[in-house]
Amino acid sequence: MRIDVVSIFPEYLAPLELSLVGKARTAGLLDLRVHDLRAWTDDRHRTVDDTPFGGGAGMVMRPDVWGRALDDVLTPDAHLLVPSPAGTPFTQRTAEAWATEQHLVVACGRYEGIDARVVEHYATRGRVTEVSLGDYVLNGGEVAALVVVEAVARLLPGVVGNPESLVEESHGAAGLLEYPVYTKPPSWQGHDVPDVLLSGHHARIARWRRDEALRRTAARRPDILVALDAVRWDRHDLEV
Ligand SMILES: COC(=O)COc1cccc(COC(=O)c2cn[nH]c2)c1
Repeated sequence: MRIDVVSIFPEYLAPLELSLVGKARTAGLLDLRVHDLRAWTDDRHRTVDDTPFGGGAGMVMRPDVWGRALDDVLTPDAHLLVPSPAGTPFTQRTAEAWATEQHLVVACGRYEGIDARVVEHYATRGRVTEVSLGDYVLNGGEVAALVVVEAVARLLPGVVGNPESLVEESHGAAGLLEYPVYTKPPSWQGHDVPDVLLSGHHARIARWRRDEALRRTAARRPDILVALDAVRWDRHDLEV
């Protein structure tokens, strides 16, 4: 998979060189390229923004500069992603879908945003998604790009050491939150590890973990329970 990120702060994406994503790159599983949007400016001051039509505070990123950048970076099968507070929510399901793509291009907006005609134009030529990482406002798309790249890259076959560990994560296949995890020592600061986990009784352990996942999801994320087809289990599981 190839991922291009275009930003006026390319150094913001430096952490992607490290650890997991860095490993995926050296293993040849991920071709990550970060670009400075100002490389496509056409003036001495390397201007990327201008005042908004219709007035209002702040500045808008110019369509012509983004157009030259995206014409260079996009390929026919690329999926253009634009992190935006006004985007569609990014979930684990989104990450799974995007992990199967050949080419992702992330356009990092700043200021009040990118001229709307950029998304409009490239939507006529390929797939474009304005994607939201949550209901809050960041100063730019770079942090969102870090999240999207990490969430997608770790799903690429061969990137995560043990693919088993991907199955039982929060928001995993079952859609529930992950059960609590423990390691040595068996007692710490007066807190003991649940006995069942020391029992070696695998069926009971699996049952306890499922119940904990259900209990946590009901307590912290009832919205997920509602979304899941609740018929998959009876209410008894929750009362155990
Ligand atoms: C067409 O899209 C745009 O113009 C995007 O423009 C901007 C402007 C400012 C900040 C951002 C970064 O995204 C978020 O803040 C964000 C994403 N998820 N939750 C918050 C993007």
